[in-house]
Amino acid sequence: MKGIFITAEGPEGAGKTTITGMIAAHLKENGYPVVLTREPGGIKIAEQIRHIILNPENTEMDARTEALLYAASRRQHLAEKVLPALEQGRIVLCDRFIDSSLAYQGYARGIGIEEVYRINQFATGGLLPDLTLYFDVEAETGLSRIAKNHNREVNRLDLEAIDFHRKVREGFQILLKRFPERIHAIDANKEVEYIYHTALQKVLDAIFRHYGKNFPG
Ligand SMILES: Nc1ncnc2c1ncn2[C@@H]1O[C@H](COP(=O)(O)OP(=O)(O)OP(=O)(O)O)[C@@H](O)[C@H]1O
Ligand SMILES: Cc1cn([C@H]2C[C@H](O)[C@@H](COP(=O)(O)O)O2)c(=O)[nH]c1=O
Repeated sequence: MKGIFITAEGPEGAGKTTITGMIAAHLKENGYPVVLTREPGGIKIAEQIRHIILNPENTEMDARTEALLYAASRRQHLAEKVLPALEQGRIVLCDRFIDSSLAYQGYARGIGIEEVYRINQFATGGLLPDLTLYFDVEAETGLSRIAKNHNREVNRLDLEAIDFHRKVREGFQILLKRFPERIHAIDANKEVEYIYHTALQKVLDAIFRHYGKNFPG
């Protein structure tokens, strides 16, 4: 039985890392074989690419170079970590994936969602998540949350103008309409506990549907 691939998406500060961490902890405590990972990163080469993309000094980076670097880090992360875990039947929970490229590079940077989708098909071999949780929050709210978090390093994309971050959210909302079966929106303005329970329920439903009698818990 192949595993299930679940991704978390949304603008900066939407709460993806907080909520995926809580869900992964719950699943682990209950004996589920879960792998929590992130993009860009999750393995050595992809973390190295992350450092290049997000280094605030790399202000001259071209938009297509940025899109290609995200796609390259995605390929390596899939090949080394995600695909083997899915082959072993695990639950892979990934903080960001292809929809971030479509919203940030495709829509907000203006390359075009279809163009970025095409280069990502080369990187992923056509793999899409079984379920995507989209944490929806206004750009201003998300940015003010991360500004209060002094442990977080400020990256090159955080430093973009507010209009860029508003476009990122618009991009995600376009994707929500394009992939209504796969992407499930959650109101991320609410309290952490509410968001966690809503997201966890959706994840558990997807796990039950996916594994059926071969349920891994
Ligand atoms: N629902 C919430 N209400 C208020 N604060 C929140 C909520 N969710 C997360 N936070 C806080 O907002 C900050 C950003 O959260 P988190 O790192 O989980 O977001 P993120 O979506 O992963 O952000 P990014 O993608 O920019 O790294 C953290 O300080 C976190 O404690
Ligand atoms: C995968 C992916 C990410 N991004 C952007 C989104 C964020 O600004 C950073 C990642 O930082 P985080 O704290 O880990 O969320 O990268 C992107 O523009 N395109 C992508 O494909």
